[in-house]
Amino acid sequence: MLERPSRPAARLIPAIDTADPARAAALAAALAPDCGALKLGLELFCAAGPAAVREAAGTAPVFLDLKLHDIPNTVAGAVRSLLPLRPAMLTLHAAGGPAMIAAAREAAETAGEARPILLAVTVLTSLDAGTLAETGVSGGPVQQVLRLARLALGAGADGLVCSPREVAPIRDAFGAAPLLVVPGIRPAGSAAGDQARVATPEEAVADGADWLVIGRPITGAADPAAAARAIASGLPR
Ligand SMILES: O=c1ccn([C@@H]2O[C@H](COP(=O)(O)O)[C@@H](O)[C@H]2O)c(=O)[nH]1
Repeated sequence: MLERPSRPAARLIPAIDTADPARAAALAAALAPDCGALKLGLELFCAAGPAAVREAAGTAPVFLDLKLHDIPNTVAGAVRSLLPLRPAMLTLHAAGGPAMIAAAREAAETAGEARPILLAVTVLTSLDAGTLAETGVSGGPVQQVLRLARLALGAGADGLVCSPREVAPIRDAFGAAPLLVVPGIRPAGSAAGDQARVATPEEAVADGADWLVIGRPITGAADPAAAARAIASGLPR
């Protein structure tokens, strides 16, 4: 299994969000030396499928962020289908419930020591309290993240995907054990875009984040590798 990062650059997980496999391969080659893993998500997977994952997997560990969310039997089958790609990390929605997460864990275990880290997505970082309330969830993001975190960790998830705003409350509630992978990261001065719950890389790490998922602030830069190095250079050793 991928180990917790022990140096600043290893904390970075650039999000390679593109439908173009050639661009994905170029970004992967440029960013691999300056990151802990590469995140490939729905945009690339829907456009280019497993072949694009295999290509990136040759350069760095792959975080396959497909956010699985279905009945337990279907999610378990999807996990088994993804194992030959040897992802280092896989996501599934905590809201799928404990049986779904337990089924995913059981399926992942069939890969033995090489199994992927299973990360439960709590509340998407694009949702603020108002939007969450519109979906029927009152009480705000922190309360809902903690509720889903308890459920997911109890059912067998290795870690969580949460916004930087919930890292400190999660560490207070669950301690050092859960792996925390944190999108919604914005270096000072960069645009939030569609992200609602954001903080800087330095704030997220100070609060206890393990890995930082950063997409557009890196991939939208004129020199993505230089942007990644600049972010890493601001992180504590
Ligand atoms: O709650 C979540 C879960 C996943 N993501 C993913 O992270 C990146 C963020 O990209 P930016 O360009 O830095 O906003 C993206 O791939 C999302 O799918 C997330 O943002 N929030």
